[in-house]
Amino acid sequence: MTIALETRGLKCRFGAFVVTNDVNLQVEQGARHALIGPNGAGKTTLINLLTGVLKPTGGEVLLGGEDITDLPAHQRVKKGLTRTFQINQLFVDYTPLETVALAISERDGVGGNLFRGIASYRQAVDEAAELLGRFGLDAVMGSRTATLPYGKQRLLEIALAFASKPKVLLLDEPAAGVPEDERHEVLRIVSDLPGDVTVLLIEHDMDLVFSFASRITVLVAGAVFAEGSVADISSDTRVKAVYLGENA
Ligand SMILES: Nc1ncnc2c1ncn2[C@@H]1O[C@H](COP(=O)(O)OP(=O)(O)OP(=O)(O)O)[C@@H](O)[C@H]1O
Repeated sequence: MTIALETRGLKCRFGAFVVTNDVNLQVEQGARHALIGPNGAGKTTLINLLTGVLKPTGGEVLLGGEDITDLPAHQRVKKGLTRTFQINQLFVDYTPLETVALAISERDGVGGNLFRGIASYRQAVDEAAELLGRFGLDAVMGSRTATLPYGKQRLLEIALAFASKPKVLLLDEPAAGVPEDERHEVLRIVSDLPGDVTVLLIEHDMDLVFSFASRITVLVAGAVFAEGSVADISSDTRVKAVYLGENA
């Protein structure tokens, strides 16, 4: 089994408040791994530690076996660790095709030279069109992003993250705010990404998690509370109690 992303004894404290408590996480290469837990469990903090937005108080983060704990966020992206955000960060006046083609040009570093730039931009447009097809956005790739249904906007954000050719994709509630009838489509498209791309998903909606994940880690009060397959976690009475407690 190859581990794509790992934490060893990861800790994060804000003053005296321990938000990440000795977390040992292993995400297998190609996994569809979900990170769940009640409000305030420390899921977003963990993602921030993985991406380099926050510095841990202790422990290590490894990407493909390489220690990246001290690397800044942009260098982690270059090494193949990419995230999407809970908050919509799209340029709404651009079309999806323009948005993704620009991201591809930027990735390939062809913005500077005009003549090289024109030929490369055409290539980038072709690649963008193909990529948008994979995300079910072919029919709307020429429309202003602002006019797209919200579910399609979220898919565009994931397509943008995917344009950076990630090895590991971190998705922070990609279906948040998406109407019920579009939520499953978002996760199905993510699930169908190539098998060599590893996906770590934070999600509140249990139905979505259970239909998406091959592996689930439950975080409670900053620590790993349970980990296992969908069958393990969905039948775990301790996990049920944590969620019932939250909803009570
Ligand atoms: N910069 C900070 N300073 C102090 N406390 C913080 C900071 N960031 C987060 N916290 C606290 O750490 C805890 C974990 O927050 P975090 O956002 O990681 O949880 P979460 O599991 O993502 O929650 P949610 O599901 O509600 O988004 C919360 O109690 C939060 O108030």
